Amino acid sequence: MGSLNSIAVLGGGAWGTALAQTAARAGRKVTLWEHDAGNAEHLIAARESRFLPGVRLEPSIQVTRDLAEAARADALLLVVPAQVLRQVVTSLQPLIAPRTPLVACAKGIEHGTHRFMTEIIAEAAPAAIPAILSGPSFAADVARGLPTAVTIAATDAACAQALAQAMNSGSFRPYHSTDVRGVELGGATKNVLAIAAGIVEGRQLGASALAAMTTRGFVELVRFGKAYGARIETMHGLSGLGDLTMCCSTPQSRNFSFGMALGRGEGIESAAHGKLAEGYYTAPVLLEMAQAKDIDMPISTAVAAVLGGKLSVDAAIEGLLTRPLKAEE
Ligand SMILES: NC(=O)C1=CN([C@@H]2O[C@H](COP(=O)(O)OP(=O)(O)OC[C@H]3O[C@@H](n4cnc5c(N)ncnc54)[C@H](OP(=O)(O)O)[C@@H]3O)[C@@H](O)[C@H]2O)C=CC1
Ligand SMILES: O=C(CO)COP(=O)(O)O
Repeated sequence: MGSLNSIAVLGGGAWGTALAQTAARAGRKVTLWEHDAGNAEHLIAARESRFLPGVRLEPSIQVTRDLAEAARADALLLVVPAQVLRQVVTSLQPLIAPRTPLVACAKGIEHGTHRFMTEIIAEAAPAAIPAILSGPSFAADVARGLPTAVTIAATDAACAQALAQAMNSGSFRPYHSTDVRGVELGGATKNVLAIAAGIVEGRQLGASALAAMTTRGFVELVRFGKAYGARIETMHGLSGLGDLTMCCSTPQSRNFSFGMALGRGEGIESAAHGKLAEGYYTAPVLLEMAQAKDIDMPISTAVAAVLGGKLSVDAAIEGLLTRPLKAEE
């Protein structure tokens, strides 16, 4: 695959804006597509996303609401919530050239179908090359140009390398991989586990409990990953362990912060404070997929039960602590 000179970013939210900044700093010609008229207007007039206040768009970034214009780029980053990815790719599909890399940047699994992000791309845009970008990377940090490393995976190794090259700037370092499933599965799972870690923090259960939750959470991520085809080294890498430890340790993570609010006793309806906490949407799907393959995931199961209103936070904690003792594995 040749060099990817132009990049379109679909979604002018926090992460889309940060990735547009990154691509522009990496020297690419960048188009930022935003579907919402109000946010697009704000991006054009104030050169700022309402999801990332205080971050001024790089002057070279072109903002558009015309999907056909964005579709002309050499590669497209899809930075919308996981549950609307199919809708966006379906609209995009007739507009792109064959073998255009479409890079999912959302972290989730589709409700109902149990599809991972690149599976949605493969189904909705069969002529495209599906890829995934994931890893420990807060939009606010990346937008400010703070050092960050992520993984970009595509089954086509040359495509993964070309994408990594295209997005590489002084402070943004993408590794490349062909383990698409491992990379997308880590990001989706860690969001659910970060909610559990946030609950521990919000309930003031202490640093020991937080370390236990994060470590046993990682065991669940690995069990899930092994059952669904991820490579072990990927789960130990940036998109697995890296993102999990980051999001289980700071309220900068919206999932952790959502869990913290639940741990403090806030209601499920208001605990996200209007922000996107993907783990809320992933938890029930993760549980269904774990049950389908008989994978033991007690923390994720407890999170899904709390979010589904089936278990109180205290009952969930007690349930986890009183499970029969077992060998560590
Ligand atoms: N923020 C972060 O630090 C990181 C986020 N991610 C992942 O990136 C994904 C997006 O997150 P983030 O950017 O933070 O979320 P935001 O809530 O900040 O932005 C979401 C964007 O998607 C747009 N959108 C919503 N629905 C649609 C739709 N139907 N069609 C087109 N666009 C739509 C929103 O527009 P509007 O609401 O105006 O309609 C908004 O521009 C998530 O899966 C998240 O897990 C990954 C790594 C880091
Ligand atoms: O995925 C992220 C960082 O890697 C962002 O995490 P939150 O969505 O929890 O804020």
